[in-house]
Amino acid sequence: MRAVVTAAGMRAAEQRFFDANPGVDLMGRAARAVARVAAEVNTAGQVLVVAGRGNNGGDGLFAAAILAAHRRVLVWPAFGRTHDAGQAAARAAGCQFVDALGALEALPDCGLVIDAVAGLGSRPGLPQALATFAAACDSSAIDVLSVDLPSGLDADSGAGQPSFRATRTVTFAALKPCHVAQPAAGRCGRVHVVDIGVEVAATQLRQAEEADVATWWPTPTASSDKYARGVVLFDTGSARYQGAALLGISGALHAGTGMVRYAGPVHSGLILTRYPSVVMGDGRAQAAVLGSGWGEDEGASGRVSSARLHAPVAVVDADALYSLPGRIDGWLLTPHAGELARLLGCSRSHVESRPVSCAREVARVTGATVLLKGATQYVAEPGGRVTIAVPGPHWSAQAGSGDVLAGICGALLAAGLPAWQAAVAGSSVQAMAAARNPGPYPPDELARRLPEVIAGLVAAD
Ligand SMILES: NC(=O)C1=CN([C@@H]2O[C@H](COP(=O)(O)OP(=O)(O)OC[C@H]3O[C@@H](n4cnc5c(N)ncnc54)[C@H](O)[C@@H]3O)[C@@H](O)[C@H]2O)[C@@H](O)CC1
Ligand SMILES: [K+]
Repeated sequence: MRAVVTAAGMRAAEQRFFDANPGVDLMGRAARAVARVAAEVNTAGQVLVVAGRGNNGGDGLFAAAILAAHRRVLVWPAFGRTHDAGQAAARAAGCQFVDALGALEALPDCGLVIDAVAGLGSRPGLPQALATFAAACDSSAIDVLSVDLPSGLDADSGAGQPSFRATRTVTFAALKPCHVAQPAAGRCGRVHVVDIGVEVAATQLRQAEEADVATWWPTPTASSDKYARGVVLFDTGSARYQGAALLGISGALHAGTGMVRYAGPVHSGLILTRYPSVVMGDGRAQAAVLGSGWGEDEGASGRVSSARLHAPVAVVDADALYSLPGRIDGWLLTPHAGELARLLGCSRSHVESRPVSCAREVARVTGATVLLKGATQYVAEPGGRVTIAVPGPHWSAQAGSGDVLAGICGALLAAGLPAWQAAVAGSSVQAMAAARNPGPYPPDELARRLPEVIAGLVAAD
């Protein structure tokens, strides 16, 4: 699990560090890390460092001084004035200083650009000369190494256009929200988190890693039977959306559930032709999956009440989200941004600009865990902790992915995982299946690839 720290949290951690270790040269540590990664990306070519006025510029200038010992380094102080000590070090090391025009002209001869315009202090967007330069970097496909974060992005919200697009980012102590939340995360390239000795406090925002999913994944033992592995009761699908039932069941079976019961309206012939192990009708289960493919079903609250008679917890998806029966501790809600907006009575764009706080709010009010689906998948617990799932490629943004995901989460909930782990592991494993099978595979096909991914995960654990 990797901590994700806000700009304010990082500044507070830095202050604690300086209070305890006065006089330690943190900027020197940061600069050495930048120079080390720069040498990994490009071993010998000419480097161009774009330096801003603040400490981010300072990191870039000291890194420039280190790199200048072995190669030609150009420095563009983008605002004329820059970090004084850093500038002196870069000059003493023989860096050549250029202006905006000189930087653009030198670009074709460079092997690497270091973006040290702004980091924690970055405001959204770039002034014209920098925007032109960042666009030139994009179109020439040159490697860009951003110090702390791509300048022009806001560290916390990830907002910001235009901004640099990095192939690598070197950040310090911990990830910041812009490194993990799409679309900003897509502008960071590969992110290196470097230990510079600053300890961050425990955070309420984290990002899960594959190793976490491997640790949590429920694997059968010699004493496991179908009931111990978990029984999932599905009431999904409708006459109009029959496929939703098949997709959810596919997710649960390929995630390794012990047994599936199906109590929805889709004809048994259709279900059993595809999945002959399904037991038709209701009965006792450890978890239910509700709502996928219901459409605007008049009987939604009746269907939710009926499932409660058979299963202590449920995954609530799609239209069932609007028929929640009061507080539902231990349950899992799986809305996308539009559905969460309807639950909160706000606009979709409001949710998209504040995904963490919106997901937290619904979790707090309902007592359930909320998996907010989208390009970044947030899992908010009623106590306020938010975990971001392992990210995946964008191929899986298609109809039916959510139905499969509800089924995977149902299997994990039935196996006894707490709702937040079921949500993080379920959405992560689906992303991992998409990452290991790049291309436009439909959601049912990706569901069939889950067993390989899970086998690899548990073997590696
Ligand atoms: N906080 C920490 O623990 C550490 C911070 N360090 C560095 O210090 C940085 C923070 O330094 P500062 O607080 O001085 O802030 P920054 O240097 O990140 O940004 C402030 C400066 O950038 C300008 N600026 C902001 N947004 C801009 C934009 N979009 N386009 C152009 N210019 C923009 C501002 O006018 C200001 O001059 C970190 O990002 C990191 O690189 C490191 O040296 C070591 C440790
Ligand atoms: K930067």
